Formats: sequence, structure tokens, C-alpha cells
Amino acid sequence: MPTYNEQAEGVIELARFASEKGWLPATSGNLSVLVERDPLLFAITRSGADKQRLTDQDVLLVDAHMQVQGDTPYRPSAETTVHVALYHKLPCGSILHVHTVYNNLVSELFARQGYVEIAHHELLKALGHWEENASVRIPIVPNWSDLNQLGQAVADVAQADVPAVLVRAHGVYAFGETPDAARRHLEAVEFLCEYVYRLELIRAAGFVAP
Ligand SMILES: CSCCC(=O)C(=O)COP(=O)(O)O
Ligand SMILES: [Zn+2]
Repeated sequence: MPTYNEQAEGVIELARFASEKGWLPATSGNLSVLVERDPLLFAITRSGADKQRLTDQDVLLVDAHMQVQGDTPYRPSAETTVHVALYHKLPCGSILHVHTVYNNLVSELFARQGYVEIAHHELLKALGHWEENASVRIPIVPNWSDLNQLGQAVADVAQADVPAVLVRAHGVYAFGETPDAARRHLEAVEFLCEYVYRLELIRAAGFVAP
């Protein structure tokens, strides 16, 4: 079983990756890696940390009740509620939450129907959909300010075969059974959000596929 130190290093590496992409602006976002499933323990970023300069002090070991294990002056991410709810619902090994312009725009464009549907795109394979004519609906939930409510809302719509949930005008939660899978899902969702947004733009300008 991986140790807390190994998983904390994993969180720091994921933060470096997402920061280099510009996906964690202004201290936003939170990232976690599972340490133990039962009883639940995971390594997660502390609230307010600058994820571009994360150190091991900025990663906390937290349980199912959001209690921090060990001695630290810091509090865990305010959105730890969402991570706990997702770890309870699905066999996640890592959960990545980032804020980007494209995921925010797509969440606004499709908020009313509660999902964005993406069909016939090659990168759906990176989300695990290799079937011919694949079609995936990524759920969109309101940006509840009550973070317990937000956690419940995200977990209610989260499905193992669609490994992301958009939060309207806020960001995305992507997850996977391993940190590498969660990262691949996040990269694919970010690519697809940019694609969907740009396609909407050219369609609005009159483009019709031949
Ligand atoms: C400055 S971003 C506002 C809070 C947020 O949405 C976020 O992702 C970061 O919260 P945390 O408590 O994890 O730092
Ligand atoms: Zn956030």
C-alpha cells in the first residue's frame, strides 16, 4: 500500500502539472490522492495554498470527517467535502479540481440542460469510451455556496464511466482510479471543453459541417 508521503508527493507533482497548464490561477483548485480506502484517508492540498509553489507542508492527511491527521497550522481545502463525497461514491484513487476559462464557458453554455454532450470525438477514448460513435454527457451542477451541498450535488451526478463533473461558473472535478488516470481524464476534458466552445463559436458564425 502506498504511504502518505508517496501520495503527498503525487499531489505536489499533479499540482506542478496543472499549474504549468495555467489551470490553478489565483490559488484556486484542490487536488487529492487516496492513501487508504477503509477507513478513508487521503492527501489533499490545504486551503488557500498557491499551487504553483506547493511544498509538503501544503499537503494534509485528512479522514472521512475532514479531520486533519497530525500537527499542522493549516486547514484542508474548503472543498474537501466534494472529495469525501466522491471517494465515498466511486472507486477513485485521485480527484483533481481546476478552474479554467474553457470549462467555465462550457458550464455556462449548457447549465440549463444540466450536461454537455460530446459525441464522435477521438479524445473520448481518453475517458474510456472506445466504442464506435461514442457519446458522453458530462454533468453540470450549480455552484452551491454551501460546500456540503456542493459535495452532495457533485457525487449525485458523478459516474465511473464519465470521470468528470462541471460546476457552473466555477470549475471541473475530474477523477480516476489512479493519479495518472485522473490526470488523463482532466487533460481530455479540458481539451474537449475548448473544442466544444470553439465549435459553438464557429457554428454561431454560420459554419455548417460538410
Ligand atoms: C481563490 S479560488 C476560490 C475557492 C475555490 O474555488 C478553490 O478551488 C480553492 O479552494 P481551497 O480552499 O481548496 O484553496
Ligand atoms: Zn474551486
